[in-house]
Amino acid sequence: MPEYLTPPVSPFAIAFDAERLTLSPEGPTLTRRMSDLEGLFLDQSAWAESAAGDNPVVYTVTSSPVPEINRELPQSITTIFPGATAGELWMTKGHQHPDHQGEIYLALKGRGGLLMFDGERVEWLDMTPGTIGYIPPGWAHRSVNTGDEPYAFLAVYPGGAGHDYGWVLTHGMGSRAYLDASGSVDLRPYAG
Ligand SMILES: O=P(O)(O)OC[C@H]1O[C@](O)(CO)[C@@H](O)[C@@H]1O
Ligand SMILES: [Fe+2]
Repeated sequence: MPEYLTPPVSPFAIAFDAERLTLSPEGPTLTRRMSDLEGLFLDQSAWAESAAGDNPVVYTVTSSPVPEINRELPQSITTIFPGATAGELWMTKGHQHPDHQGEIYLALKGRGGLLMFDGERVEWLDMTPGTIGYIPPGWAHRSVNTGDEPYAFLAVYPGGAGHDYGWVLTHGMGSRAYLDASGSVDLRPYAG
């Protein structure tokens, strides 16, 4: 498995293929299955049934080899597969940066949304190829696939900001994403 570069990192070029969704050289890759998303979907029994059943891959994250440490600026490509659990669209776990720092996402393929929550306010950005979504410091963020093909985006994020997944379990994300009868995104109050 590819690893992160050892700091101090020297200048280098990364070949970014927005069609094949690859970064070269490549760092670590992770795969999140349904069982990794415990406590996140509203319908816990539908989640449990899926996780105990075929336990599908919900999303993958491919990273560049830039290490996740302070002052470095790693990149990753996240691909969320299309699907819904009891109607709730497949999504990333979502996280807050313990060290409040900003982040940018560039949509590459498919159709998605960027849900952000600062503990009080909720924001939703529609993400289609070419959209840059800006995540300001202090806003927890989650990505959602709103289409019927994989939704992929490039992230560039501060390596020392960290990932606090517990924040989302405690505070929620403000809204949950569904589709209405016409196929439009239907954001519902978080409730649970
Ligand atoms: O970390 P989550 O919430 O699973 O989201 C998917 C990916 O998005 C990133 O935050 C990139 O922004 C990765 O660090 C992360 O693994
Ligand atoms: Fe982040």
